[in-house]
Amino acid sequence: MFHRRLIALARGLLGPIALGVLLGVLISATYVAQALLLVVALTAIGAGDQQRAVLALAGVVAAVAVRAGLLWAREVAAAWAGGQVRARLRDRLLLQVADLGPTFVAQGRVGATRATVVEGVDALEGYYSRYLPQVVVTALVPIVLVAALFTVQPAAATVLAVAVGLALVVPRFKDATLLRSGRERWTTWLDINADYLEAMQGLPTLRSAGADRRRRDGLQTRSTALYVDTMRELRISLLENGFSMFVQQAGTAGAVVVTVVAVTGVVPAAAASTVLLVLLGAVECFRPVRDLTRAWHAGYLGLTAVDGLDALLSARPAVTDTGRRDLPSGSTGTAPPTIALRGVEYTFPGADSPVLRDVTFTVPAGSTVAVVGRSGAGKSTLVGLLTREIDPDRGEIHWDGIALPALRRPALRAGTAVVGQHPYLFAQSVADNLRLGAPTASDEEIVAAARAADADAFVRDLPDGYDTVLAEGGRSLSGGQRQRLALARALVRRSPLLVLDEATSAVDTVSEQAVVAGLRAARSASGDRPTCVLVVHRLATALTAEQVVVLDAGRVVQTGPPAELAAAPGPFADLLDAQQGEPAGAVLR
Ligand SMILES: Nc1ncnc2c1ncn2[C@@H]1O[C@H](COP(=O)(O)OP(=O)(O)OP(=O)(O)O)[C@@H](O)[C@H]1O
Repeated sequence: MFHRRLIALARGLLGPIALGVLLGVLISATYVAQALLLVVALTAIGAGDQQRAVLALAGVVAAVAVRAGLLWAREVAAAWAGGQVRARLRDRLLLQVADLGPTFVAQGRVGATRATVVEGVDALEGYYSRYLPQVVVTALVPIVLVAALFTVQPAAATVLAVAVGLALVVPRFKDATLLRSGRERWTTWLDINADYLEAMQGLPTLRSAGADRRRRDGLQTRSTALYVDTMRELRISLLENGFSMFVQQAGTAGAVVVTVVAVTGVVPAAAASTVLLVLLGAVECFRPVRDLTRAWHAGYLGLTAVDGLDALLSARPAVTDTGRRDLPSGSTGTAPPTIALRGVEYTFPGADSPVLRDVTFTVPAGSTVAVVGRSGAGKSTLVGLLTREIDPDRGEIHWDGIALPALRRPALRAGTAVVGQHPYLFAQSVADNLRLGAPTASDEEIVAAARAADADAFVRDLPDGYDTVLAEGGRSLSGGQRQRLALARALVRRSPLLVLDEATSAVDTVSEQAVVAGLRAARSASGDRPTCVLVVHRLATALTAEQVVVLDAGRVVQTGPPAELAAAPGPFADLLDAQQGEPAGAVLR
């Protein structure tokens, strides 16, 4: 029951595993010492040597006492080792998920990733804290005992060796089948997990579509099928356990019988102590085998969970951080950059054609450029490229003349504040949410940012103002309020580059004007106006930018000052005409 990924991960966990082995061996040693001392005591009683018998029995008591301490220590050590395993693996997985980024998370199923990180790691804990140490103990102790018994009673030792071998090896024939179906079952279980989470998140939609009962019945059917399948596997595993137990009993009886036959004619006292020694030795030989049978399930669970962990750990991020340079500094901090795109082309993995082609435009330092275009034109993809969630297949994007891949990714992230259409707010106070990217921001800075994002007034109307704890995801707020808080959160960071992707789509037009005014007044940490890229649907917002870039089917079809573009026939004017009926269109003309 080994897997290359589990062995590779074990390298970082050698300490906890070695401690488990050490304690397991010491516990076995106390059992063996107890058995030997019992033989000595009983032989002494038979010979009428009371003093020797008392001493040996005192030794038995001591062995029991020491073992009690060791068993306690093993439980504590297993719990500690389990904690270490969980903490280290989860750290590693969470770092990996963070490295893979939102593109990876969006491609997979959130519920399955969650189950891998939580239950998958729990399953692995038993593998390292109980199963692996017990495998080593079982490989050591019976060999040593059989070898020792061989010097006393070779025939009995041979019977024991065969029985231990059978008890360990025969059940393994079914292991491969059990593991294969166990791993398939784990994958099904991950799917069901993802379906449950999706059903919970989409409950309002399921209800409104009248599909909630159907979805529930589907989940119930799949869960029941999984349960029935698990029970069938359990029966096979119990049969194996039964066989192992039978071999152990038969082995013990066989060893005793051959010993009795072998000592026929020997002085009765010596014969009795030999039989006793073999009997107790056999019990101790099989004890680690029994313990391994008990720990087997922990190991089995770990192995069934390994595929999900392996897939997560083997996944490669869409971009790798090869950058070595920091952002260029201004006089008092990172200055707003000039962002230049040159011949950028991007095709999504598996797609037939590029979603962006030959995209070239410049956003001068401290200016605002609005990117507009019909739905599906490639605007959000452009945001992914600017923030380096993905890299272009052709062309380059420069930050003050430095290609983005040459910049350290943490530096790029620190210098870029991004707000999307569906921002996430955490179940913390409003103030804590606003401080997310700038933990040291003062109360005044928080309030100023909220004012700039037209959020201050509604925040003050909340029950505890800025101390109001929000519902998970910010669900206690309206969509527009969530967006305004997300904007405020971005402004608090005072980043030199601000990228807003439909960040005010749910905000009403009056509030949007206030937000736009707030954005104009925003300052980066260097005291300058930040460079700003706005992806907007509502063209009234585009009018406030210094420059507009019109995207159509992944190509830049027009660029220039919005007033000029609006006045002449062309793609921007066409988009305006299309929005004529909407309030924003009315504001424009
Ligand atoms: N992860 C993805 N994998 C494959 N294709 C994708 C992916 N994301 C987006 N696309 C495709 O790329 C094209 C551009 O999508 P994008 O989200 O950039 O458009 P957009 O201009 O932002 O649209 P909207 O205004 O509706 O948000 C669309 O045709 C979309 O189907």
